[in-house]
Amino acid sequence: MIVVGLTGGIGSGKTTVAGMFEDLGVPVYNSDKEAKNLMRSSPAVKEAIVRLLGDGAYAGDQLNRAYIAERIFNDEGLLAQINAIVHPAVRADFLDWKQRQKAPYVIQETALIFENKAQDLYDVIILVTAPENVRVRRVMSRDAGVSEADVKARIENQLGDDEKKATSHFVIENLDLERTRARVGQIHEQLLLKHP
Ligand SMILES: CC(C)(COP(=O)(O)OP(=O)(O)OC[C@H]1O[C@@H](n2cnc3c(N)ncnc32)[C@H](O)[C@@H]1O)[C@@H](O)C(=O)NCCC(=O)NCCS
Ligand SMILES: Nc1ncnc2c1ncn2[C@@H]1O[C@H](COP(=O)(O)OP(=O)(O)OP(=O)(O)O)[C@@H](O)[C@H]1O
Repeated sequence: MIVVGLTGGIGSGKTTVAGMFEDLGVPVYNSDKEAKNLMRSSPAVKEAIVRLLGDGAYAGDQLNRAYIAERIFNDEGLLAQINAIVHPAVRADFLDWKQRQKAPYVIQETALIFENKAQDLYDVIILVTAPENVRVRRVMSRDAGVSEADVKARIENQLGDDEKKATSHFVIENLDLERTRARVGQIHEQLLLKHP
């Protein structure tokens, strides 16, 4: 089965584009969402996070997202350590999920393919882009209480689009939603032709 990586910086529109592929019947694994599920439900992951960040990382059973974000996105060392806890767990969970899918291709939506040097894990990479100011505005209006500085702290921990474009098979510039949907349709056709 063909494995497609769908990536892009924060607020580029990965989840929006992933939803358009889902509308065409393509199975999609949302890494951000599943990472948070694992951080809540896997005892080994949870224990390692509490050891790294302290009890403040959880409020009862729930992740204290604002606390974790504030700590890790302003400290490269902590970020690398939480990545080393969460990313292998997500990878294993994705492979398990993939085995259960029946489709010509599946999509893993994830912000961090290039940052993790994980290009070789995918047959095809689709990059979603939008100008940085647009992305900051989108995230601030989507997530109440998130400041411009919060979004920029995450952008600082991600590579720029130029580097990512060089090794992506398809680029979707996500500005006008209907154009984006049309581009998704074209890419879907091409993927089915190449990998029926
Ligand atoms: C700090 C947390 C709890 C904040 O949760 P929140 O709901 O605000 O954000 P969410 O997880 O949906 O991520 C939104 C976006 O933030 C950026 N982001 C998230 N994690 C990272 C990271 N490790 N490095 C760089 N950018 C990141 C990405 O652009 C991502 O798409 C969460 O992002 C987290 O635990 N991150 C560390 C683990 C991780 O890498 N998860 C995601 C990838 S598998
Ligand atoms: N083309 C567009 N025009 C207007 N708004 C958009 C467009 N694409 C996405 N959005 C909106 O921008 C916000 C961010 O989009 P989305 O959540 O899909 O991005 P993302 O890349 O998955 O974000 P994150 O990295 O934070 O997970 C959402 O509220 C979404 O509805």
